[in-house]
Amino acid sequence: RPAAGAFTELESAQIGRFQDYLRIRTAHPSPDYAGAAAFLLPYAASLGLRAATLHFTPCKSKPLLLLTWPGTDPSLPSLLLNSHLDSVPAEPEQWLHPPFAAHRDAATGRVYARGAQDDKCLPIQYLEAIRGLRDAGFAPTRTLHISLVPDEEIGGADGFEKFAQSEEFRDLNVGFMLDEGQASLTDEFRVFYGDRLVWRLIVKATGAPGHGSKLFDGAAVENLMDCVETIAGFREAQFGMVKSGKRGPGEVVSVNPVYMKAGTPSPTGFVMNMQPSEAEVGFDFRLPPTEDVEHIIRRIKEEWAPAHKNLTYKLMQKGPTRDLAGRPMVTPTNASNPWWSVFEQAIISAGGKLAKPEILSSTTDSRFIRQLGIPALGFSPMTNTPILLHDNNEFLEDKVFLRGIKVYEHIIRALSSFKG
Ligand code: MET
Ligand SMILES: [Zn+2]
Ligand SMILES: [Zn+2]
Repeated sequence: RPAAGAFTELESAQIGRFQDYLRIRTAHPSPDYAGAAAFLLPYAASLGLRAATLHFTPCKSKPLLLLTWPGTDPSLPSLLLNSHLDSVPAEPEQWLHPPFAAHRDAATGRVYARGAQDDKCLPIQYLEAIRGLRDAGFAPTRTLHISLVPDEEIGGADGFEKFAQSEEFRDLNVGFMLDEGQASLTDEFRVFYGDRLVWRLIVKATGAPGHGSKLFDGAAVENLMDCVETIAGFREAQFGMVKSGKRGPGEVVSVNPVYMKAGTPSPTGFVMNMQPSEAEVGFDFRLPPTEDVEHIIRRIKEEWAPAHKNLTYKLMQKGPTRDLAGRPMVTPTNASNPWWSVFEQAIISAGGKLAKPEILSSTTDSRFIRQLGIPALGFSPMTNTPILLHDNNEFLEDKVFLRGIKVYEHIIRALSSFKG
């Protein structure tokens, strides 16, 4: 690989801006949205973009930044490029380099930081692509908007969900949106036409308490273990279809335990000689957008958490399940969606190859757009890159990041010139 000196002055500056943005601590539980806005707004202004800051909370602590490059024909539906401002937390002691230092490893070119892939590469790539197009004298036909939104990682209730329902959003007349995707292990770019639904399932068990030494039936933890075992069997069958290659990771239901709670705390840990009367387990629960949700709910009620085993459950559906017309929230990737072929052509013109479109195994703000019947694709231009979102040592290689800028130049050029 070329030494750092092999980058042009512009490329070095672009990598520098990526690092600067990564150093802003936008991780939950207290994301520095003000810091992100103070970085992004002057940056956008320096490129001649119009900027507005919207608030959907009374305390105005969760800004939504809207940047605009006006098109020569503002009567055409606009193009929206989205990115969330927030990140998930990191456990610094588990990382090779501090997660908010954005350290660039000179030997590999990897920039290590929380958010390097998810998704703080995107706004820098969008803005640098605009710089390239602007410097080449390009003028968009359609208006191009960039939205930089808060709270995606916690469900988007005060972010994209409210934005999508706002008058400000309606006034943008969005025809098509691009949002985050996931890295690709090969040299094919991945593209996502739907997200899995994101639910949370909490199961509580009650049971007879008793001495830790006593063998008896119907203890709370035993009842909960029954539930966990049933769900584990279901999970294994779903996972099996992914392992055998029969289904993609977005085409199965995942139900993964994320916490368990039982027992009585003591100064040295837990009281060990008492069997508790209550126990609880929480699951991250994702479903393909086409899933028969009524069937799954019945299954939870009758098989996973039946009342006769002293189990109760709480199911929280984060965001819509179907679009406004009652259909699964998926964007067509065929001739019925003219944006699709323009996007596909743009990737080819950028010298890229596109993998077969997939359902994203995680969940993004795209669902709030698809709910309105507006087409949206998930796309993050990261090829030959391990998938490290929400993981330790999240990184993006400098060259991969820079190539992404070029890819967006092609995409923006094609989509904003599309007259159809
Ligand atoms: C809770 S909404 C989704 C948040 C995040 N993007 C995820 O997939 O986990
Ligand atoms: Zn994300
Ligand atoms: Zn994420």
